[in-house]
Amino acid sequence: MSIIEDGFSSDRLFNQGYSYTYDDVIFLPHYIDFPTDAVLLPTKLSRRLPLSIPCVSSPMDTVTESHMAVSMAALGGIGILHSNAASSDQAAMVRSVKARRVPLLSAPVFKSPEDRIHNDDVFDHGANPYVLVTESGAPSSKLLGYVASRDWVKLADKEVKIYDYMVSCKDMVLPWSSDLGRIEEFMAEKGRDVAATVRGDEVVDVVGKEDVERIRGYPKLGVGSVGPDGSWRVGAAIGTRESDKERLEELVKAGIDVVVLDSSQGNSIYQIEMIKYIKKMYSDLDVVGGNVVTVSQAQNLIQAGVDGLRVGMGSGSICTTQEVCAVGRGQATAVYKVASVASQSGVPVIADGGISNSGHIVKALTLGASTVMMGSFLAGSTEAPGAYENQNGRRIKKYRGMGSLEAMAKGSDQRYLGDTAKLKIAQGVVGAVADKGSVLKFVPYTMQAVKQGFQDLGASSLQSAHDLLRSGVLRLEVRTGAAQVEGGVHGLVSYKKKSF
Ligand SMILES: NC(=O)C1=CN([C@@H]2O[C@H](COP(=O)(O)OP(=O)(O)OC[C@H]3O[C@@H](n4cnc5c(N)ncnc54)[C@H](O)[C@@H]3O)[C@@H](O)[C@H]2O)C=CC1
Ligand SMILES: O=c1[nH]c(=O)c2[nH+]cn([C@@H]3O[C@H](COP(=O)(O)O)[C@@H](O)[C@H]3O)c2[nH]1
Ligand SMILES: [K+]
Repeated sequence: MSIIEDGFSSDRLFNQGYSYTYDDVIFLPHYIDFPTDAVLLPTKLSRRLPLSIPCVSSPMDTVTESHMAVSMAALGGIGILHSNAASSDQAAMVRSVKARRVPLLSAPVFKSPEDRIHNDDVFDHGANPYVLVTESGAPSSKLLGYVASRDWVKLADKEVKIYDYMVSCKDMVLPWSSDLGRIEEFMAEKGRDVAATVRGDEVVDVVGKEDVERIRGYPKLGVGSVGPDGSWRVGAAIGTRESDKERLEELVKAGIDVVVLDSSQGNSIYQIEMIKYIKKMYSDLDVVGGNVVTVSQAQNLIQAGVDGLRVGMGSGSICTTQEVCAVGRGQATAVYKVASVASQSGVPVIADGGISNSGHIVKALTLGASTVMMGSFLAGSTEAPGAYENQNGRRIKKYRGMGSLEAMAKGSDQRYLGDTAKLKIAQGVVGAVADKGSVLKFVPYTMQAVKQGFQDLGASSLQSAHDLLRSGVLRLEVRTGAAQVEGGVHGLVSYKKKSF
């Protein structure tokens, strides 16, 4: 029997002179000999940083602050805190992530018994259900009790001191490192519906029964990303200016696990010098360089000593770089090419930008990435910074590019106006994304969909997918415009798309 050629090998497909993105390419199914649940997704963000799911949140000021970072770590991924803030504020975000072990949406507020609560600002209009009362009103002082928003609302006289109506807190304290299960047990033992966590002399957090129930309502959390000291792992972005060295020092003191050099074009003298500086000063800290999209860009940063590479130029949903600067690359080609060279040095690749569904994640990972970094996919979640707004009857959250005029005006300004640049040109837009609920719910469902994709490919792990691709066993094709239409929902008068 003669051998019939079917599909292309990745090598052949990506060497035709086209810049392909995720939607352009499709994998041909392979052979299934294991169940979906046998697919395992543990991976690495960078050389020394393991994760149990391949998900990373973007260092953008409408995506990753402490709530997002805690939840990403609780899911087994990681969040990269943005740097569009004073270095002290970015370091405070790191400390906040490191302090808590439960993915809460509130931030503890402290008062002294002598204080009065005149209005519900301290409860953030219901978002913060409890105020903690300590002797001095600071976290590092003796815990005396708490005030619940639901009790305060019923208070006839709001002028009385907290002392007169707070609930005393005997038996409500447990160590900061207690996980949700332990906190739940503790509440049951003590017959309480509120618990506080403490670390040394510092009161860290307050957990209510409603928090426990909310989190229990989501899919069961797997193995979270915790460091050797039991705190959540977290990363932070910095730039490549002189002032970023001081920022880094603060971030390292606050306990970051990885630093990401945040630039649209990482192959620069500034970045290479910064990588060498960090490797010399902080040899225990993993450094992710980028962004890159070509083999030679990647080689330069690998040679400089990066522990991870972030791939993507102009592929992001809010990016206008390719239009403005005429440089970049289709994301599927970029991930494949960079991963081909990075894998030879054992440097993990982060596929950054352009992810809008689980299929894109399967494609990014199979093409060689170890993780995907997402902005718009996560920006509509409860954990993203900012409040929901109403836009034509839809609940939305603001989402903006870090190179948009608005974001630059807030802080990244100095990167543009610092020394030589005189005129500001935007490379991103300001927009909005739809409410998606909690990442604690939709990320696990997305990972289940990714596992189904891997099963169809006959790959039971990321490594196995990479091996199948590179050995030429896994075949691909380019989809024509018509094939892409066919691959989507088509020909219906109307439909509702609900995946879970
Ligand atoms: N992934 C992507 O496609 C893109 C991402 N972005 C995002 O926008 C933000 C800003 O990105 P960029 O503008 O690329 O930031 P950047 O800080 O890398 O570059 C800004 C300008 O400053 C210059 N510069 C950097 N370090 C310097 C130093 N030490 N001395 C003198 N000049 C120096 C750069 O060459 C560039 O002209 C980041 O958050 C980035 O992730 C922006 C555009 C595209
Ligand atoms: O050209 C750009 N102008 C910008 O203003 C900008 N801000 C962020 N980014 C990059 O986009 C990624 C997020 O993309 P997604 O929303 O598609 O996940 C992010 O992770 C970044 O790599 C930008 N790119
Ligand atoms: K784009």
